[in-house]
Amino acid sequence: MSRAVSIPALVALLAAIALPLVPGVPTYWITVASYIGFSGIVALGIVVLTGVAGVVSFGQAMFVGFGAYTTAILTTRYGWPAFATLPVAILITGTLAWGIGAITLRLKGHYLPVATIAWNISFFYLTGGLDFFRRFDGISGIPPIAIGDFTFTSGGASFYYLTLAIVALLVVLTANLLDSRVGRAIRALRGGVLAAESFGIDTGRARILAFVYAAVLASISGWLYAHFQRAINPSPFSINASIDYLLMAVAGGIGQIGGALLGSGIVTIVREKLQDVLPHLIGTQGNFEAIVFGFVLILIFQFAPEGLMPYLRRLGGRLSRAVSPERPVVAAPPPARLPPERGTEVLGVADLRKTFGGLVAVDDIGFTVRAGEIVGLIGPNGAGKSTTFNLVTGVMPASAGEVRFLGQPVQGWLSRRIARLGLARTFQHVKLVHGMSVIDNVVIGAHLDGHAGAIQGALRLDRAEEERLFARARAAIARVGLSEYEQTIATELALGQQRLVEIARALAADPVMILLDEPAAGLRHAEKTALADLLRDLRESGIAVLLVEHDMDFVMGLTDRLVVMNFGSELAQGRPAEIQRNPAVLEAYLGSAA
Ligand SMILES: Nc1ncnc2c1ncn2[C@@H]1O[C@H](COP(=O)(O)OP(=O)(O)OP(=O)(O)O)[C@@H](O)[C@H]1O
Repeated sequence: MSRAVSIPALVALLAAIALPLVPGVPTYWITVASYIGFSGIVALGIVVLTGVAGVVSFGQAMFVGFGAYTTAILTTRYGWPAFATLPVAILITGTLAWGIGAITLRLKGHYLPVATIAWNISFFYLTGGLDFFRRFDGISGIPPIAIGDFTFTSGGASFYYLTLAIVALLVVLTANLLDSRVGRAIRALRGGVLAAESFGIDTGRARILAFVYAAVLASISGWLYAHFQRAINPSPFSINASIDYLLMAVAGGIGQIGGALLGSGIVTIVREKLQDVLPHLIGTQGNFEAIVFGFVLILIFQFAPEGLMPYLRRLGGRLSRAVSPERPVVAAPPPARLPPERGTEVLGVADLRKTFGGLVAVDDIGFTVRAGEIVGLIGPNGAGKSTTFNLVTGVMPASAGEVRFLGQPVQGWLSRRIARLGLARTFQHVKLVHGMSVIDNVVIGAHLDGHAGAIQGALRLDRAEEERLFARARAAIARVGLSEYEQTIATELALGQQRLVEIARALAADPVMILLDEPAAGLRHAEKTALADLLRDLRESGIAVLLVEHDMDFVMGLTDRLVVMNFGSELAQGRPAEIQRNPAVLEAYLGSAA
């Protein structure tokens, strides 16, 4: 997420500030601009929730309703001043969203969006059916927002400027949040739960945080809306409105802050125009714009899945790639943890077993890896190497047996808990976060070295910690020889370099041990030599390395010991030279490969 202010954004901001000052500007324009602000706030939340965290919600209008009904009830029934109800609306929405998220976000695939639709429909009929909410008649007589004697009049410049100030504040807070440790945890979700969890990120929590943040933004929009309209009923908080909000975010560019505001502007203005024009064209009244919007949504998905923002950017001539801001280069901090003494057992596996139904994928395997040692796990396809990796890293539970890390039994632990002890890994199929720079990807590895939460991140109180984490990431990138690519989008690099980025990400965790899943796959000869040198260097520094690899030349020249698997069982263990002479291995595996 870029933090540099682009020229089009600056022009848009100045135009927004100047709008009410233009002589003779119709009040209608200012009203429409205020509406763009209200919906832009909701769309901003959708950028974080859907664009960044990848959670599709068709229920954001419900959270707008939470904010609107909270202030409507507190001001009309209990005489609260408008400003006093805002923190309450945020608190109520945040708490309810946390509860709703905790239940709903467990759902996978299309069940999750469907559940958000169900929540929204329930809210619509709840508010429309209960006297407490004044049913479909709604609540009227909502007072205007006022400070002392000054009143922010609906449709006037003062209310518009208040909205603009809130939008600007939320844009800054959102940009800060996304550029923080918590923001990276949310963005890491796009690289896959497996990768994020293996660096200590609680992905469930990151998803809920994104959900709550988007809900709170929607609630603030609802609060503004209620005091603008001065009367509310369930209609503006229906599922139709939720779809409109999603359309806004998608139309603008779902992954970008500017896209939320652009989309909100376009959809709001087009809807206003269509509501005027369509009844004349069709000859009868009705919500025909919903049909047109449905078509538009399909067209956008088909032809501009990234929304209109990228086109505008090209027009504006800036064009920032989605890279992280330049940060002051500070010296790398001392390691978060020191490796244990050379020769100490780091990983101990005993009688490890995994069955899938009737298939014994790992059959009572046992081996150790010591500090300052490179051990290779080899075997033909389907031998059970990846499954062993998954058992050791906590990706799946073992059926039986023991895994010790630094002497501590860790079987049954979640990956993120094992990661805390200093176990880092790479993946057979590279798992980097799309659209993120090399350094932003690598700094995810240092997640556990930081502590800053969402509020510290949004308020930018995390700078010292961020500098430390980035220094760690930068040192790791230098170690794998990719310093010149720090700002390049990681997934645009060649595969060999992407594998090195994964190793850098693992190194940023200051690990005691690294597990590498087929690190040489897809690498050219020179790249393999460089990789082998790097791994020897890691061994020298006392790190324990376990690697699964099919490239026998690479393995034989590099490893200290080999564990050979076949059909889930251990076939042999020993030094590479011994393994190369082992008749059982030659027959089962190397015989055909050598
Ligand atoms: N999640 C799973 N569910 C069911 N069976 C599985 C699962 N994962 C692996 N297996 C089976 O377990 C066996 C071992 O597979 P595994 O992927 O661990 O082998 P491998 O040695 O890593 O192979 P490759 O070198 O091809 O990656 C295979 O027969 C595979 O089909």
